[in-house]
Amino acid sequence: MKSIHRLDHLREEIAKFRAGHQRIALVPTMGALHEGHLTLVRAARERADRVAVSIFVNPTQFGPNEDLAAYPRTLEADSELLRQEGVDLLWAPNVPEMYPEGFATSISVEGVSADFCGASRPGHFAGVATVVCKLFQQVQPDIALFGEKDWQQLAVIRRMARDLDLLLPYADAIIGVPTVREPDGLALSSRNRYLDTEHRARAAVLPKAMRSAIESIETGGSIPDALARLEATLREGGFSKVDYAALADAATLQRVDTLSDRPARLLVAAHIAGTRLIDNMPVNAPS
Ligand SMILES: Nc1ncnc2c1ncn2[C@@H]1O[C@H](COP(=O)(O)OP(=O)(O)OP(=O)(O)O)[C@@H](O)[C@H]1O
Ligand SMILES: CC(C)(CO)[C@@H](O)C(=O)[O-]
Ligand code: BAL
Repeated sequence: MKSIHRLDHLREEIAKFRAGHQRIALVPTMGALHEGHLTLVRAARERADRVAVSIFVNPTQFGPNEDLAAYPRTLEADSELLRQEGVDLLWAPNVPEMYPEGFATSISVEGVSADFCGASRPGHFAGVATVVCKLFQQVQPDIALFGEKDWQQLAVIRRMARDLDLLLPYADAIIGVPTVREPDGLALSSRNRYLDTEHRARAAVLPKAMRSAIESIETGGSIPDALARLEATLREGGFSKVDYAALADAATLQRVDTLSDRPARLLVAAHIAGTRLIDNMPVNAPS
């Protein structure tokens, strides 16, 4: 595996892949890799000749009071994991390489970014869209893989790719990979490592309460009642703040208060012991 930290070196490697007519997959990450990331890598390997993984803790997607400084940085261990997975190229730029002096561009994806994490983390999706667009320009992949754990992020990236004609045909090129979970149901996330043993155990109430809300909604129960119970269960289970617990159209991310034949998603973001966790699951209309 080649570990690359400079854009001119990246260009040389990508040119070699292109000269061999090799299909390139990109898996963008912020590092602190876990089995969720490795699942994306394996899905990439099945679909491409060359797999590139980027590791970049992108400062522009963190708010001023968020965890940019504390975010785990474990490049050596990450490189070893990627080497074992047979990754071809690790792109790990530093901040000045990504954001040279005078950097002044931002991509704003309207609509799909507005609510949920867009509302509770102002500026977050502009930071994500801008850095992902740059990563696409730099690596020039044929396909890119993202986790469904970050459902709204996936929708934002799909919208951006379609609007800016990135990675054509965008509908097949942006691949969403189902969320990988711990045995107790908690979605794997780099931020889970902030939790001590007690709060880590308590955090499993999140997927459990979501499943129970979904069961109630899918069997015809009231949606507002199910969402209110979900929030109350999270608070009783040790979550201090719920940014949102809502039902939305899975593609447009518009809130819905009734189910239709369009796919719907239950989306939650909530804080436990100072750590913000997100999760989402599909919801089917009652049959
Ligand atoms: N449990 C998971 N299952 C599937 N994909 C995942 C999972 N966790 C993260 N990913 C995906 O991995 C990619 C990189 O995510 P990132 O590096 O931010 O990791 P993370 O674990 O989501 O960290 P964070 O705690 O910052 O949310 C994203 O596309 C993300 O959706
Ligand atoms: C897509 C991404 C790598 C952009 O920084 C990040 O938001 C993430 O890890 O999900
Ligand atoms: N996985 C999304 C990156 C973030 O929370 O900033």
